[in-house]
Amino acid sequence: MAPVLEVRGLVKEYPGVKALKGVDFAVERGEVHCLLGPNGAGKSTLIKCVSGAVAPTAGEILLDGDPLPVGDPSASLRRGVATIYQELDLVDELTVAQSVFLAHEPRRGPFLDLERMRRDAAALLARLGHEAIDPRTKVRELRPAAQQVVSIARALSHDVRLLIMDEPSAILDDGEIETLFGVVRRLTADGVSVVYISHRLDEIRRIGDRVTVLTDGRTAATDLPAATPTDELVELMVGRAVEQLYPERPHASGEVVLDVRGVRRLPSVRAVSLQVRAGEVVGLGGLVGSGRTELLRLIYGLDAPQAGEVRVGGRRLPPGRPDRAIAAGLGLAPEDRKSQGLLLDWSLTKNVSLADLGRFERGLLSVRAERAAAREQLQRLRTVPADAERAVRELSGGNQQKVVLARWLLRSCRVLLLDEPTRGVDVATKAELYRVIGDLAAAGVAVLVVSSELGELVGICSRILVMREGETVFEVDGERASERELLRHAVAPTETADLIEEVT
Ligand SMILES: Nc1ncnc2c1ncn2[C@@H]1O[C@H](COP(=O)(O)OP(=O)(O)OP(=O)(O)O)[C@@H](O)[C@H]1O
Repeated sequence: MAPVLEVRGLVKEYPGVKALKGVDFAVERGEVHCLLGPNGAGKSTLIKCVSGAVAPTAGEILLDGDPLPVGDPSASLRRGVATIYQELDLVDELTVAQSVFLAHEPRRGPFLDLERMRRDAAALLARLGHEAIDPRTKVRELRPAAQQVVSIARALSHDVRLLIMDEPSAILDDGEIETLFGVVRRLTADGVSVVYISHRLDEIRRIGDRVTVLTDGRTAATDLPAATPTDELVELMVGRAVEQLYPERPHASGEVVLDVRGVRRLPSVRAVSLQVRAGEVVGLGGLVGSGRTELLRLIYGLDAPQAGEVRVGGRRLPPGRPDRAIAAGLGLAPEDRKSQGLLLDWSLTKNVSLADLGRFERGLLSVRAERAAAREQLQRLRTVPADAERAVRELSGGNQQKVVLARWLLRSCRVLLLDEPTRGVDVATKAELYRVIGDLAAAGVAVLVVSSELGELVGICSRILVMREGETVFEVDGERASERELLRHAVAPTETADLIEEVT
């Protein structure tokens, strides 16, 4: 039997960049085929070619043995290829039913058949095991994980044969990932094939059947079993072994630099007090929606607290004043980097030096100094393009994130707030980033890091706090922490213990 999808010799050139240099791979019916590769390897470009979002320069894409029209998204969708991107393209104000049938609403005569739309949406959600999602709810009222289920239901409304998921777990916490895997298993049991992109190797082992590794626009290996040892996959990806993922754990030595006292802003943050010492890396674990990002925003002054105060070096920061927070030595690398962090049409170097323009404006050889310093940081994080004057828009997602991080690492902060710093970042870069965080701590910076990857918190933190429903509910020394215990505190006591069983 022909594979569902077959890609042969696929090439994609952008002006000045060969994103794909000849990719081959095939996906069988009902399998979860994982695509792995370092940042900038060409994974997104490959799936954009298959979904019709971009037209390849050369090569063939066959679906069930027949060529797929290129650069024609509606033709790909008609043939049963649907894509779930990491940034879900749902409209907040529409209901679930409207979202599922957007642009192909069932009609009775000239009128929308609302009743059928709701019924069919409910049936699709039930097929995914999510009958609890009400088709009449507005999308904005749903948690990201439920929104993702709605996106998948929308794909199914098109009679999908091949579902492509681009880093679907990046916006989810550990519990929600289990939900996603449940949906994927149901789909494959129905004969749907799934192409699954992720940088999280543990996930690939749990959900994948086979793996294709891309590096530098080419297939480095294909049809590997998902059980291939991590070391082997990493070596295929980065061309060398990453010997030590986590550096030596930093130990706090200095005085308290960041002092958060009874900070509240309802409904997300109820009452949080915490301290971070110079040289310490403190982790903030918890489920998506537990208030971690909102807490960082309060500390940084993006929002003003209703009660409580934030002190840096003993001095109280005026609430709601990020300019004063920056002046006091705070830096924040936000979670949603696309909208909060980057000027997409500016060059890499300009984006990196953005946080510290004052420093360069004062100097004489400003442009040269700016470029040299920015380039050094970018190289440290293995940001691929050699040409640091390229516009950030042209970078892969992971490389864009590194630009934001490089910006904050360049600036001499006293307190660095990092929100999901390794999301979408490949494993070799993760190791590098952990080392940079460790070096900063060793130099006396106080680091507060939010991450949904509990394993990474256990790996790099001096101390870990767990937040649940707007409060810190648990604290543990990094050396004694375990993922299982952190997760147990992160989920509400009423939630099932089964979840923890499954996840750990
Ligand atoms: N619109 C574009 N214009 C120019 N170059 C581009 C464009 N889109 C992607 N590229 C380049 O193509 C290459 C592959 O990028 P792609 O986004 O496919 O990588 P990826 O494997 O998905 O990376 P990541 O893991 O970071 O998401 C990169 O060098 C990137 O800079």
